[in-house]
This record gives sequence, structure tokens and C-alpha cells, in this order.
Amino acid sequence: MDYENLTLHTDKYQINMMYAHWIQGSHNEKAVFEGYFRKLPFGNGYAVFAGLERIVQYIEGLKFGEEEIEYLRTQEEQYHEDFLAELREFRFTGDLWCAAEGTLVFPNEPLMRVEARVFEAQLVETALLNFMNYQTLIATKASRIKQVAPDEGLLEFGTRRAQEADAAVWGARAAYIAGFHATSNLRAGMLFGIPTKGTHAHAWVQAHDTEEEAFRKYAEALPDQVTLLVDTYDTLKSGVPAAIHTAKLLERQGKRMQAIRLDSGDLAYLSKKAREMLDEAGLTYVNIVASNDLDENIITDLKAQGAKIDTWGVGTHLITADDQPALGGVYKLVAREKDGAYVPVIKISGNPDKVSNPGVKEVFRIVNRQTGKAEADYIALRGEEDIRNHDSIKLFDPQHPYLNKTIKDYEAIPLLQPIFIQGKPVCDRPTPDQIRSYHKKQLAMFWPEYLRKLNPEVYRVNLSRAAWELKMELIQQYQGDR
Ligand SMILES: Nc1ncnc2c1ncn2[C@@H]1O[C@H](COP(=O)(O)OP(=O)(O)OP(=O)(O)O)[C@@H](O)[C@H]1O
Ligand SMILES: O=P(O)(O)OC[C@H]1O[C@H](OP(=O)(O)OP(=O)(O)O)[C@H](O)[C@@H]1O
Ligand SMILES: O=C(O)c1cccnc1
Repeated sequence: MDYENLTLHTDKYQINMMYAHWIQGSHNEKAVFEGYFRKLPFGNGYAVFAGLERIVQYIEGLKFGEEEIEYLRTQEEQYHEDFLAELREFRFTGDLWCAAEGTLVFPNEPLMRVEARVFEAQLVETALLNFMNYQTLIATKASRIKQVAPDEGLLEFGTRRAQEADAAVWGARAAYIAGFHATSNLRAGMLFGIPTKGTHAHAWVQAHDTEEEAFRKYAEALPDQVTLLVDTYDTLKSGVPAAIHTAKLLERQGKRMQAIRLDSGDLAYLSKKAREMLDEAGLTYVNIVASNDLDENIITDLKAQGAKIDTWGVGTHLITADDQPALGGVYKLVAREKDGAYVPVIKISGNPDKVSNPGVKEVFRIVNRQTGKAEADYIALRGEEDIRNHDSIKLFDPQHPYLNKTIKDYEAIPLLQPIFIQGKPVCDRPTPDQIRSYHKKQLAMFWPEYLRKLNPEVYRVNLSRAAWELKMELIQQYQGDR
């Protein structure tokens, strides 16, 4: 079995729709789908787009091999042999436009746009959403943690609690993009070239007669990277004193112990006491690492209590995004080919938030040239007059007219970049380090009011007048038809 082939990493209904299109002869008609989410996770003011590298790998690897074809034959006896033969020839020949990883993104703006034969565009929905939703969620969670601990070390420790192996490595990458410094997962390090770090577990201490012996032997083995876990028996009475003793042994060899790690108890109290003890012993250079079910709220609290912690190890709450374990990104048809031309399509819902924005769209980030700060995102229909050539732009909020705003001297930066054109990859593949520094620059483009953890300001995402009018026209058309 080829476990690497992700072509059937899709919902069966996609293949059913592909089949029905094929039977009806409409499978080669072009369709445009857009991917976006409707609500920000964790009550955050922004999300950090991630998942594109995985999407590119997936699209490049799309191929129905003999195993896949044989399996489909067993799943649905109505699938015609000629359809299965067509699948054997399948490859992605369309266009994919996508936001860059690390970009700050907001609800209801297109982050991915697939323009392809409906046969192809339909197949990829499930996987694209799977990758975008998970990685964007974890990058956003990690970014929240980074916001509250901007000057400390951040280690990703989540693999043992991750929802299986893929989530662990891609989650580690997402955390790195958002500003974490290293992961404990070596495979993530090897795959993506991100830094790895590791201390030791309680098992190392338990495997010796005394804590002092355990620490000494560890220091003998890895003298240049000694971080000792001090909470196995009694943190302040035995763990920290034994660690101090080991640090002194290392000093005699001209070496410096790196840190101690606290993994239970009152982390504020213990870190302050441990700091005092280390300082009194002249070990001001020994850092304190803390772990144990941390997240952005506990870290904020610990800092408010004056905890003396230099590095945070964060696992479960980050990698599982446990306060909101899914991002609800969707993939909606916005235009389809009819008689050789595109017609816009809409999805209407009793829930106004779920009514889709019809038509093929572009997204621009409107950046004020005076301040260098982002003022709003602006969604226009493809083919509208290019707003990059205008002197001023009127941001229009049809539902709240008093919020209208005119911006002068702005730069309009397109958010969607070409990734595949006619099936060929056309994008650079930035490294995680490049994405990480791009993300940092993205953050600098936003006022802190949008970035705060609790009750952030709502960043403006507006439709152009033409995009709004098209939406109203289609709503009227469908409601008039009833
Ligand atoms: N001073 C503090 N203020 C707020 N939260 C804290 C403080 N110290 C520790 N915490 C958090 O409280 C929780 C304590 O969890 P828990 O009761 O499982 O830990 P424990 O009993 O200390 O250790 P163990 O992992 O051995 O069970 C953790 O999420 C930890 O990060
Ligand atoms: O708490 P997290 O944020 O998930 O960070 C990772 C945790 O994994 C390890 O211990 P493990 O949880 O396996 O055992 P423990 O709870 O007994 O320390 C480590 O000591 C951390 O506590
Ligand atoms: O290196 C560590 O301290 C570590 C790694 C994974 C999970 N918890 C801790």
C-alpha cells in the first residue's frame, strides 16, 4: 500500500460529483472555487495563514494509481470503467492562487482560489481545507502565545498529544512560522529544517538511585547542553540543590549549565524561589524553563505573578488547539463556465453569515503609506478597475453606512499570489525561516489594537461596491424566483 499517495484523501461525495459531471459531459467545464473562513478562532483579532507548502506537495503528487483505481472499483459498482480510465489520466491542470504562509488573514476574504476544470476543482476541496484549516489554526494559536511571551524562548512540545503524526510535524512547523523557536520533534526538524531542542524526562531521574547521581551522569554525557528537570521528588528541597551542585561540577570543567526545568506545582512561586537559589549560588546565567499544560492565558497569569521564567515549553494546548479544535474554513463555488463564459453563483442561507460572496474576486490589503499600517482589506471582483492606480479609495460598508471611510495615499497589496498556473508550479517555495520573518513583518503592519489577546478591535474587510451589488442582485434573483 502506498501510504504517501493522498489522491483519495478526499470525501466520497467529491468523486460522486466528478462522476456525475463526467456522465453528464460537464466535467471539463471550468469552475472557480474560493476558500475562506467565517469566524476567527480563540476570539483572536487575526489568523495566521498556513498550509500552503503541504497544499503544493499534495497537488504535485495527485495521481490515481492502480491501487486507487482498484479500490474505487470496489467502492461503487456504478462507476463506469471509462470513468476510471479517465481518472488514470488525471492531473491538476488548473490555476491555484493563495495567500502566502505567515500572512495575517481575516474572515470572509478569499485565501485560496482554484480555477480549473470542475472535475479537478471538486476533487481537491477536502484536502485543501484539511491542510489550511489545521495549520492556520495552530499557527494562530502559536501566534497568540508569542504575543504574550515576545521576549522569552518558546519550545513546541506537543507531539505526544497531537492528533497523530501528521498533525505533530505540520503543527510544529506552523508553530515555528508563528514565532516559536524550536520543536522537540526531530522528524519535523529533519523535514523542514527547523531547530530542535530537548531536555530530559522524569524517567532519567527515576532510573538512578539519587537525583544528584542522575544529574551528574546526564551532565557527563551531554556537558554542553545540560537542562535538568528538577521536580521529580521535591523541587526546592532536593531538585534545585542537586542541580546547583551539578552546575558547580560543570563550572570546574569550564562549562556552563544551561537551565533547570520546572514541570509541576506552583510555577510562579517555584520559579521565583529557584531563581533566588540559583542567584545566591552565583549561577545567574542558568535559565529557568517551565512546562505543564501551559497556554497563552496561564503564561499571561504567571508573568503577572512575577514568575521568573526564561523559556516556555508548550505542548498539549498548542498542538490540539484545545479551546477551539477546528477552524471552520469552507470552499465555495463562486463562478462556473456556461456557454463558454463565467457566470457568478451564490449560496443563500437563512443565516446571513453563510451567504457566499459571488463572483471571482481579488483581495487587496490597503496600507496607509504615511503610517505603514494596514487600514482594511478590500475585496473586488476580478476585472474591476485596478484600485492600485487610484489616488484615494472609499471603503464602503453597506450595512453600517456611518462606517464609510476614505483612504488617501495608500498602497494596495494583492493577497492572493499565483501558485499553479495551468497546472505548473510558478511560486517560490519559501523556507520556514523566510516565512517566519515574513510573518514578523506582517505583524508590524498592524496596530496593536488588532493584535491583543482579549477583545481585539475588529479589522475591516470590505467588499467593493460592484462585488456588493452583484451579491444583492443574485440574492434578489433567487428570492424572486421562489
Ligand atoms: N502560579 C500559577 N498560576 C496559575 N496557574 C498555574 C500556576 N502554577 C501552575 N499553574 C498551572 O496550573 C496547572 C496545574 O496542573 P496540575 O494540577 O496538573 O499540575 P501539578 O499537580 O502541579 O503537576 P502534575 O503535572 O505533576 O500533575 C497547570 O496548567 C499549570 O501550568
Ligand atoms: O504539558 P504540555 O504542554 O503538554 O507539555 C509537554 C509535557 O509533556 C511532558 O510530560 P508528560 O505530560 O508526558 O507527563 P507529566 O504530565 O507527568 O509531566 C513534559 O514534561 C510536559 O509536561
Ligand atoms: O524536551 C523536553 O523537555 C520535552 C519534550 C517533549 C515533551 N515534554 C518535554
